Amino acid sequence: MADPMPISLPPHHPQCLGCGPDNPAGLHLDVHRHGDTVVTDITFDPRHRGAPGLAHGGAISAACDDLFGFVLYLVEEVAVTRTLTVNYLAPVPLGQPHRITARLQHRHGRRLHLEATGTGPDGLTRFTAEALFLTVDHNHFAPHGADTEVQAMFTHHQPHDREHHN
Ligand SMILES: CCCCCCCCCCCCCC(=O)SCCNC(=O)CCNC(=O)[C@H](O)C(C)(C)COP(=O)(O)OP(=O)(O)OC[C@H]1O[C@@H](n2cnc3c(N)ncnc32)[C@H](O)[C@@H]1OP(=O)(O)O
Repeated sequence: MADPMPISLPPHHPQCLGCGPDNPAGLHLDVHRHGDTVVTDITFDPRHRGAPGLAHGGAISAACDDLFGFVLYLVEEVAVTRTLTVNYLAPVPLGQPHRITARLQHRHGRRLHLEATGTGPDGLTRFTAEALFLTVDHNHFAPHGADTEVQAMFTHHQPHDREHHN
């Protein structure tokens, strides 16, 4: 079957570290939905340097964490990272595009189990990641941000009004 047409997904908000276009220190991820996966192509540059010539593990981790945040558009619920594990399988050179693909592996009540793979232009998988996100409601964010920002966030995500079952 032909690949589904990619659909562009909006950033979480303009200043988001992972995807916000207005964050000067951000990764500026551009994310598309491909069927039940979300995909971004990222080229780490000298701002993301760890060892000379190589991407910092924290930058790779941040990219995976933020990409997992785009799976929430598919789940249509708001959730936050509880655990994140990155498996660094091979060094990631700066200046080479890497494709990260993420998906929901399975769900159990509030628990969203997510997985991601990062592959280089040579086809080598250099990192994988697994995360547990827990769904939250607006009370999670309300004390920490401007009311309008929180409202906009929920309008965009249109979380289902649902009970949390474990
Ligand atoms: C921002 C703009 C867009 C907005 C969209 C969204 C963000 C997108 C942005 C994306 C950016 C990237 C993303 C980011 O950067 S998100 C930012 C980084 N993450 C955070 O700041 C989260 C901080 N943590 C918390 O606030 C709380 O701990 C949360 C809310 C997560 C849970 O506290 P809460 O008190 O609510 O829950 P609970 O502790 O009772 O646990 C609930 C259930 O879960 C089970 N459990 C717990 N741990 C584990 C485990 N390890 N394995 C298996 N199960 C586990 C636990 O036993 C329990 O089960 P049960 O006993 O009920 O059966």
